[in-house]
Amino acid sequence: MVRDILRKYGIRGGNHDQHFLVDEHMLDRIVNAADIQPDEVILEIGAGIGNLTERLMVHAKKVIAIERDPALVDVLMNRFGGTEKLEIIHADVLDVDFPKFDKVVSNLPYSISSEITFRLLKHEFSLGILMYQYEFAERMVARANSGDYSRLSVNTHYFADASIIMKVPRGAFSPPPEVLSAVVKLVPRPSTFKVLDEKYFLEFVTAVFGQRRKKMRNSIIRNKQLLGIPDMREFINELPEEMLGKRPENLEPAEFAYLANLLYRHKQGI
Ligand SMILES: C[S@@+](CC[C@H](N)C(=O)[O-])C[C@H]1O[C@@H](n2cnc3c(N)ncnc32)[C@H](O)[C@@H]1O
Repeated sequence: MVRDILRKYGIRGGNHDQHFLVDEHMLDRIVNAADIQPDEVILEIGAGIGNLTERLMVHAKKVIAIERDPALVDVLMNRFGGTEKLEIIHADVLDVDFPKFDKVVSNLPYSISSEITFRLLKHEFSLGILMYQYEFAERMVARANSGDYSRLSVNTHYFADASIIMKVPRGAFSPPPEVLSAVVKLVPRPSTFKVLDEKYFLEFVTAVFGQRRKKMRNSIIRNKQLLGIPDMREFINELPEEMLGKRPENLEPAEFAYLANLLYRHKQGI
């Protein structure tokens, strides 16, 4: 029982995003959703006391577990030290380059979900099964014309198919977090629309969502320096009026790409 492990090692959690998943059924469902094959390397970010880790190790060739808290690293070493199937990286995940892995399965530290997710999306892997705060998960999978649609939604849609596969109640954790949680299935794939320059496209999306209440026309003009187009006031009229009249939350990901490509071509003189 996961609660017994917490008790044995005197781990209380509560601080530093430490909410341990004690619902064994949920843990099993997460591992099943990952459909781990015997030749696969799994990355786990924030391994905690190893409740998920031990289940991942049953199926995988190897698990690479990143954990920042030295007390929890000691628990992991004590429980699994010497097991060749597990590599423990004692570090802040934001300070390490991700190793090569096939799938990422994690109950993430919620306060850094955003940084981790943007980094993961640029990494090569075949599947992610990731626990997030429910509101964050909703923003990841949101479609245009909804209040949850954001820079995160467009980025996620650009890199991957994302869906919420489980809603997780507070009581599934010890100690219970203040928020509901959700497990997201992330399947990276090539973009479904053409982007001439990925960095420019992502910067464009970030810039215009920085002013999500403004119409695209105003937002683009305001960001002319960042977009590298000082003569924007003349050029803007060459962009499609129906897109300029919308707010970022009403633009489809492919429409962001269309605009970014036109702006990029002009900037590069191509
Ligand atoms: C929500 S708990 C999940 C623990 C365990 N995997 C589970 O499912 O119960 C998040 C874990 O991430 C760790 N953590 C928090 N911030 C971290 C960081 N910046 N880098 C690495 N680990 C971190 C915490 O110490 C904690 O063990």
